[in-house]
Amino acid sequence: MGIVEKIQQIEDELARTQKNKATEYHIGLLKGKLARYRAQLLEPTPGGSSGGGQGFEVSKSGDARIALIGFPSVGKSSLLSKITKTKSEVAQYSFTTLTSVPGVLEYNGAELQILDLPGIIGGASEGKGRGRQVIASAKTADLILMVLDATKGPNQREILEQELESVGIRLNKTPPNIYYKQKTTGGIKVSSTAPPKYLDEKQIASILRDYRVHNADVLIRDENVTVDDFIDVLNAQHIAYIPCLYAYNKIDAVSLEEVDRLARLPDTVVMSCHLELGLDVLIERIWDDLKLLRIYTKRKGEPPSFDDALVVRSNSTIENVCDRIHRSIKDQFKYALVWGASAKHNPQKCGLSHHVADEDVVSILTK
Ligand SMILES: Nc1nc2c(ncn2[C@@H]2O[C@H](COP(=O)(O)OP(=O)(O)OP(=O)(O)O)[C@@H](O)[C@H]2O)c(=O)[nH]1
Ligand SMILES: [K+]
Ligand SMILES: [Mg+2]
Repeated sequence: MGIVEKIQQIEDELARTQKNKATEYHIGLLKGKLARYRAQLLEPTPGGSSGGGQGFEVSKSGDARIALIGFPSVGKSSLLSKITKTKSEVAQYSFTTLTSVPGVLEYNGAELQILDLPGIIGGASEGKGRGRQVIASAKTADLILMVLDATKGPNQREILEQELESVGIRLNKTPPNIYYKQKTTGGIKVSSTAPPKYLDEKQIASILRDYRVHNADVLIRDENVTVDDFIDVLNAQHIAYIPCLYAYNKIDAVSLEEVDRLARLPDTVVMSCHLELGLDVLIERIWDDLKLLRIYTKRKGEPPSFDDALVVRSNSTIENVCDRIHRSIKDQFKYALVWGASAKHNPQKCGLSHHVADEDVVSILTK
């Protein structure tokens, strides 16, 4: 039996099994197996890549990558053509776009790579259409922009969320607060800061047995973690936590009441590529969700370079800023002077580990 069949079998069994106290452990075990097989399905096969396909993978460039994910003909290519200089073919028929088409959006001094992708449908993760390649691209994104058709019902969104979920993409979620370490001796040790409400030691032990792990430390730091969270931690190298922004296109074709309803959904923007409505707000939201930081550098005795920001990721330190300026500057680093939101006083004298904030001004002093 191939992996796809095994996955199908477990999914069928999960669907058949009633959820109650007596089946809880069995369901947890099935979910654990399912995650393992799905991870195998995504492993590159020898002699070929799992997602790639000829000419499909586009190298990452710029400060962040945004993947356009959606059903066919929702307007992904229309959007790319509106917000970047790249033209991607637009047409009424489905599957117009057959490969990934990158465009660049310059915003706040940053270069954002926007990846137009073929449309996907239910079953994409199991290889329907270009599904596997599209999903592999989505997994490399810093932000997923899920493009939806406002004239269609909520189904598309649910189907896409499930497809992404099944390949280990977690949308708008932070990693579960579970410490897990495999060991060579000592058996399974489970501890928690507060007793978990939806998970117990017996269940953890049985899943670990199924994963052939006999020695490990597990520390649960959040009482709300579920068995799915624990399985994610076990499969951590296959799980990607990616922010997602939902963009409903074609609002020119629905009622004002419907536009208003959609606009109130969480993590959602509404737009019309045809009428060029909502595109500015969309771009602002993309920027906010990426949580990129603009750093202005300043040479001694000169004003800061306000028209030429260095763009770094959230949680960056002075060390990351140094790396962006020049590979070798760290070796001569003495200290940094920082003005702005991250500084306790202006300027603050800081070391390499100081965390910078958006629009800080930084002076690097070298030996
Ligand atoms: N009414 C309306 N139609 C739109 C809008 N944006 C795009 N369309 C139309 O929707 C159709 C599909 O647009 P595309 O940009 O090709 O959609 P896509 O998502 O890239 O499609 P695939 O590449 O086939 O997956 C075209 O006929 C567009 O003219 C919009 O804002 N309003
Ligand atoms: K199309
Ligand atoms: Mg397209």
